[in-house]
Amino acid sequence: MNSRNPLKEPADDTTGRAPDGQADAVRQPRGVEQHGVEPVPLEQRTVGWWDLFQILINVLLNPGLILIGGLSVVAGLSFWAAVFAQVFAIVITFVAYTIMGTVGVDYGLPGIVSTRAFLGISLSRWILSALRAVSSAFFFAFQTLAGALGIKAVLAQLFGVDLSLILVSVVFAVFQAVVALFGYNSLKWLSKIAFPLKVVILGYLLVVMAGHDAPGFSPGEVFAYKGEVGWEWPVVAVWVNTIAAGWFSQVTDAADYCRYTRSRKHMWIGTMAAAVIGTAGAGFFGAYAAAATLGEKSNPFEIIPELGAGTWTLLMVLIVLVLDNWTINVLNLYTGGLSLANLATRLGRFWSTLAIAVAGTLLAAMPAVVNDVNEAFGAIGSVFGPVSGVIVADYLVLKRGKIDVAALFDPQGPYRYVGGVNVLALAWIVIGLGIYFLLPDWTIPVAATALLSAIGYAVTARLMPMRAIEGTKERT
Ligand SMILES: O=c1cc[nH]c(=O)[nH]1
Repeated sequence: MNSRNPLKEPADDTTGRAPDGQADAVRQPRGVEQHGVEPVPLEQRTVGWWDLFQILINVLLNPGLILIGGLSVVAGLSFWAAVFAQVFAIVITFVAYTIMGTVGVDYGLPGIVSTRAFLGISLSRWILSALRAVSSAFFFAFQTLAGALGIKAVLAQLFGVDLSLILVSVVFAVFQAVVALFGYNSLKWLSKIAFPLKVVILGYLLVVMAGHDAPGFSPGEVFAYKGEVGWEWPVVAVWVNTIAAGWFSQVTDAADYCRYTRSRKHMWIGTMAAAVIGTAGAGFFGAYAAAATLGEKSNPFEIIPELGAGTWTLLMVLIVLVLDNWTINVLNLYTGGLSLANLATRLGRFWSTLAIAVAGTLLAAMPAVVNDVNEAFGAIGSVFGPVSGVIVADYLVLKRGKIDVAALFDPQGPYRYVGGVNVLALAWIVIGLGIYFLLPDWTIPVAATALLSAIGYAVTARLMPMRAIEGTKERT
C-alpha cells in the first residue's frame, strides 16, 4: 500500500484522464459546457482561488441559510448563538468537503463519479446518484421558495398585489434554470457579477434595518438579544445539525466545483475562506432581522419590505433576492445534473440538468417544502452523513488518495467490488443510518454518524483481506 500523505500535492502522473473514446463522454449541445462525467483535462484546470472563492461565497450566502439564521432565532436562540450555529456547522462539514474537493483538483472528476471507486460502480450510479439528484431538486425548490416568499412580499408593497406564492415560485424557478444549463463558465461569469452586488446590497439592507426607528432594530439591541433559550446546547445542536445535514449532502459534489481548479492550495484557500465568510454573513443577516423583531418573524426578505423604507429599498431587496437565488440554484442544478448524468450516462450533463430543473420546478410549486426544515434536512443528512464518512475513509485511509480513473468507467474493473457494490461500505452506511435516529440531538447526529461510519469502515476494512472487500474470488 502507498504510504504517501494523501493530502499532499500529487505528482502529475496521478492525474487521470478519461480513456479515449470512452462511452461516458457524451457530446453536449453547442455553446454549453462539454464536460460531463469524464475528467476535465489537466490543461483546463486553471481556475485560481479567487474565482473559486467567488463561486462558493455566492453559494454559501444564500436565501436558505439566511432564512435558517432567522428561523433559529425564532426557535429561541440568541443572536450570537444563531450566528455561531451556522458557522460551526459549516466548519464541521467543510472538513469532509475539502478532503473530497481534492478529487476534483487531482483528477478533474465530478465528485459523484469518483464515488464509483469508493462505493462500487452500481451503488454509486444507481443509488447514490439518484439520492443526490433528488436532494438537489429538493434544495432547488427550497431555495426558490425561500426567495419567492421575499419576492411576493416586495411585489405586495410595490404594486399592492397579493400574488400566489406558487405562481411566483414557479416563474422564478424557470428563470433560474436557464443559466445552469450552460455549465461551469456561466457560474464563473454569474458569480463575478453577483458577488460585489450582493455584498453591497446586503450591506445596504443591514444599514436600513439598523437605522429603523422601531424598538429592537438598533445594533446594540440586536447584539444583546438573548432569545428564549439563548445558548442552550441541545437547541443550538438542533440547528447545527440541520445546517450541517444540508451541506453534508454536498460532500459527494465537492469535486464538481474544484475540478477546474489549478492546485489543492488554491482549492483549500478559496473553499474554506468562502465557507466561513459566506456562512457568517448569511447567519448574521438572517439572525439580525429575526432578533430585531424579538424572534417574532424569521425571513429578512419579508421583514424589510414591511419597514416602509421606500421603493429604492424594495428594488434592492428584489435584485439581491434574484441574484442570491440564482447563484445557489445554478449550483444545485449543476451538481444535480452531474449526479443524474452519472446514473443515466447516455443522457449527458445538459439534458440531465434540464431534468433536475423540471423536477425542482415542480417541487417549487409545493410550499410545504419550506415548512419543516429540521425534519427535511435531517432526513437528507441521515443518509449523507454516513455516506460522507465512508467515502472520506475509503479515499484517505484505504486508497491513500489514489483513484484509477480508467477503472471508474470499466464495469468489470476493480471498482466492481461484489456485483457493482462495495458491500462493506454499504453496511457501514446502513449502520450509520440506523444509529442516526437513535442519537440525541445534542450529539449532532449527522457529524457523529459520519465519524462513526468512517472509523467503523476504516477499521473493519483494515481487518479484512482486500480480496474479500473487492470480491476477487467471485470473479475468478
Ligand atoms: O441549496 C442547498 C442547501 C444545502 N445543500 C445543498 O446541496 N443545496
